[in-house]
Amino acid sequence: MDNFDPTEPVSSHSAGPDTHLAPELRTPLRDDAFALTDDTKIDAIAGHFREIMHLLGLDLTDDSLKGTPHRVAKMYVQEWFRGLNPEHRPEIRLFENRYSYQQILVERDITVFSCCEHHFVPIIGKAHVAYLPGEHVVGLSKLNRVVQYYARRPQVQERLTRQIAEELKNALHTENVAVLIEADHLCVMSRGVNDTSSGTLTAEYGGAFDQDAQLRQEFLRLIGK
Ligand SMILES: Nc1nc2c(ncn2[C@@H]2O[C@H](COP(=O)(O)OP(=O)(O)OP(=O)(O)O)[C@@H](O)[C@H]2O)c(=O)[nH]1
Ligand SMILES: [Zn+2]
Repeated sequence: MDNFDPTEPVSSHSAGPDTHLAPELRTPLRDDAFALTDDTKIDAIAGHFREIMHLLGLDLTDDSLKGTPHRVAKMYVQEWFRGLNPEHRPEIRLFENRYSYQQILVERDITVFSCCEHHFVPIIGKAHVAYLPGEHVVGLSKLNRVVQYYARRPQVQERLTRQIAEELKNALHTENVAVLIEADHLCVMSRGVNDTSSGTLTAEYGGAFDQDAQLRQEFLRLIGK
């Protein structure tokens, strides 16, 4: 990359949602996904959710229920699915690695709160991410922010894992990135098979983490696996 300045933040939403990711890693979104304002979306979603509650037989004049359609719509747009909006993509600024730290850096136990795209119920867990610093290092909180941005969407855990890894590889200009997610899926726990003891682990190992079994072992040891 000729004009690459590693201290400049990665531009957040110049090219539309997820176009910075390989096509198979993009969350499936309509081209006009951002034609409506958030307020318009909240009003429309509230109207549809009111209809769902009505069809379930609930009395929407009840004091406790009447605000629920708006509360749910606001929660979807502003909280649960805020990662669908590329305006919320975190800017990642790198710093010079002045201390020549060359060993593995692990950010472990990052809270994952996501939503199963098949049933629209929560996925709750932890992400562990690691990289090998080169000439630059990243602010620690940006690792958490990248996880949160991709988690706050309708998801499957495999794609979430790969989206986080790809974003970090691009931002850090290295293939030497590892991401491991352990999560509980409410769709498995609270319905269907109703299994409250199983959990799902997914991992993506890039560069040296893929090729060097010892480094991978070190990562797993540091996250307590
Ligand atoms: N691969 C993958 N599957 C997931 C994830 N979250 C939920 N699922 C699965 O998606 C599948 C959807 O399968 P369907 O058979 O269409 O749905 P269903 O009839 O509700 O399936 P059951 O959950 O088995 O009752 C289920 O097996 C879920 O467990 C995920 O993150 N990754
Ligand atoms: Zn599900």
